[in-house]
Amino acid sequence: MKVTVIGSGYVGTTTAAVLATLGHHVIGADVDSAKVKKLSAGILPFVEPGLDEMLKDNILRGTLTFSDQVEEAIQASDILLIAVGTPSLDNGTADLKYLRSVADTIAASINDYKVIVIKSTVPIGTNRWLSDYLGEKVADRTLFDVISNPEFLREGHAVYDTLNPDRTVIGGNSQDAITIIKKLYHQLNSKLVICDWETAELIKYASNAYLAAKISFINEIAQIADKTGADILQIAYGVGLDPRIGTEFLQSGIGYGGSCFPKDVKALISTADLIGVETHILKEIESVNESMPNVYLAKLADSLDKVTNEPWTISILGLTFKPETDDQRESPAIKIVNKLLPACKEIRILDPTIQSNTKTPWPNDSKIIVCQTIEETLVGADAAVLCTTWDTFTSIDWNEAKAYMKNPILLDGRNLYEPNIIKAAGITYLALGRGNQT
Ligand SMILES: NC(=O)c1ccc[n+]([C@@H]2O[C@H](COP(=O)([O-])OP(=O)(O)OC[C@H]3O[C@@H](n4cnc5c(N)ncnc54)[C@H](O)[C@@H]3O)[C@@H](O)[C@H]2O)c1
Ligand SMILES: O=c1ccn([C@@H]2O[C@H](COP(=O)(O)OP(=O)(O)O[C@H]3O[C@H](CO)[C@@H](O)[C@H](O)[C@H]3O)[C@@H](O)[C@H]2O)c(=O)[nH]1
Repeated sequence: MKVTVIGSGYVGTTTAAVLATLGHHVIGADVDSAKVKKLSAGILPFVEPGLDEMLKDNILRGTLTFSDQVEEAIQASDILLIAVGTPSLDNGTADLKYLRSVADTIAASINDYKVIVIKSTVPIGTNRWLSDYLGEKVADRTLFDVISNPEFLREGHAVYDTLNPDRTVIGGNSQDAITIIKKLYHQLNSKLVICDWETAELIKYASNAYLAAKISFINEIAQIADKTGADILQIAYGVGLDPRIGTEFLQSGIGYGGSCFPKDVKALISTADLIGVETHILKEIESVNESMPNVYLAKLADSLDKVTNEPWTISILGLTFKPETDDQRESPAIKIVNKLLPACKEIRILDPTIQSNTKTPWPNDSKIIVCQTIEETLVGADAAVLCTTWDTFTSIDWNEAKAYMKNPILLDGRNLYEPNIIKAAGITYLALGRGNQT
């Protein structure tokens, strides 16, 4: 089938490469010409394991091309998958300006029948809006159908998730268009949920909100564990063994980040506000998450106040919102650095995806030192803060690493380390809810 994927970000590029691998003829269309140039040369402009090989293979086979001529790319295909960003506006609602712009481009260029699929995460009512909007703009209403097909991939596992989806949600009001999209994905063998637009849209938001709820829930329990000497890792394991609960998404820590959970929980709250539904749980998911950096930093400040009166030097291990991605959007590590900056002389950052200050949110701040080795990162540190569970941090020999630090204090924001091992190395181990070990 001929498919144009509009928007070549994390979702669009992964979807385009996977569909090409499945044998479809795919064009990745994006308004960002520099990005298109890189992608056309087989260079991935972001980090996503396994995707670069898949990209190169399909470009060489001739099944995948990229273009910044979005109108031409629209005309060349029968199926248009929209995967542009839907970031948060200041009031928490989703900003649909990129989607509106795509709608105008489609209206201006549509030449024959297209199934127009919204893959981006969009507020309830958006697919209906797109259908109505194009209905007004396109002279022949029979030239298109709109389908909601939300995406559930995780960054860092995007290729695997796209090839092995738990479910494929297809929402729409045209049986013919639904059949076409079922055919597009038929090799994936995933469970199908065929529904209307609004149901598909809400399945996506409810999924993300539920996962975020699990994280905020366990983070609240971790605070209770902390004050009572209980061990949150054993609690999460013990609770999760109930198959009705499940062990996943019960890792406590400095909170969730990324381009999805924070914005999607906010957008769902906004939608509910708009339609007069009072949300209690959704608001608390957010407020617990917002509070987590402070909960951890209070522990750090207590410990540092005992050893120094000087401005601090802090080592930050990991800046991305999770490992295996270069994505820093809404990363809790960034919130932690911003909160630490006023009290610090220096913040030394190590992240495998960052080579210089220009790749951080603080390109001109002389207090921010981007390092390349663990030794360089820990030099003169009053404390180290583990924010992201990159593999490379798992294997740090803290017996050796400690020698570089001024004050051997480690705040473990993700429960990566075994407290006894860190303490045996002569380091003060700080974490939340690690029982009587901290
Ligand atoms: N990142 C994820 O893990 C993930 C997972 C599931 C769903 N989603 C959702 O998918 C959508 C895309 O997310 P992303 O992380 O891939 O975004 P992204 O910011 O990485 O990429 C969006 C791309 O769209 C392009 N674009 C903007 N306007 C355009 C236009 N008018 N025409 C063509 N291209 C245009 C941008 O240049 C950019 O390359 C969002 O709604 C997001 O919530 C993301
Ligand atoms: O037990 C856990 C699990 C995750 N996290 C944090 O939660 C955030 C999000 O993690 P994850 O869900 O793995 O990453 P995303 O790539 O943002 O994927 C989520 O958001 C996507 C965009 O909507 C969805 O498609 C995915 O299904 C959904 O998992 C990260 O900061 C993690 O550190 C925790 O703190 N504890």
